Amino acid sequence: MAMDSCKMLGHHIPKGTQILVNVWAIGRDPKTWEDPLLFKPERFLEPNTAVDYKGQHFEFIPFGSGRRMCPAVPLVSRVLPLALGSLLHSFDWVLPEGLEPENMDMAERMGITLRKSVPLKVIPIPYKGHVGCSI
Ligand code: HEM
Repeated sequence: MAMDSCKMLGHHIPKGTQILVNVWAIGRDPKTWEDPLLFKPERFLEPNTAVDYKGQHFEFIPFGSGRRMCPAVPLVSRVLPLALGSLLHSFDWVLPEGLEPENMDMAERMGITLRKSVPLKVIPIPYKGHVGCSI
């Protein structure tokens, strides 16, 4: 017998329906995350509560999950910390004249991926080391 719908979390999903998982909402669910809207990267370092990003912990799935999840996780998990670390190590990052962090426009634009409405502009200043440091 051909199936023309399936039941998921109490909802009937007709065959052929395109489903998008709202990863944004999952990652900001206050039932899972303390201060979900605060930028607190250290939350991922807490040993007993650390969630994994490789598709097994469904409260945090930046790369998706299952058979169609991002195949570049091994690449990204190596290259991204290296690239970000190099940028932070080599430059001081400042905001354009007169702009304070609390006045930045953080409005978001709708889409399949979330983007800032107003692009972030920052100025890299080559880092010359501490005064008196020869490294
Ligand atoms: C931080 C960087 C990245 C993030 C957060 C990311 C995230 C994702 C997500 C959420 C998906 C959809 C998974 C799903 O449908 O469940 C995906 C798919 C995919 N990603 Fe990435 N990705 C990243 C970088 C990359 C890179 C660098 C490559 C290639 C070199 C790549 C190649 C792909 C491909 C080919 C798919 C489609 C897989 C499929 O449909 O079977 N991704 N990625």
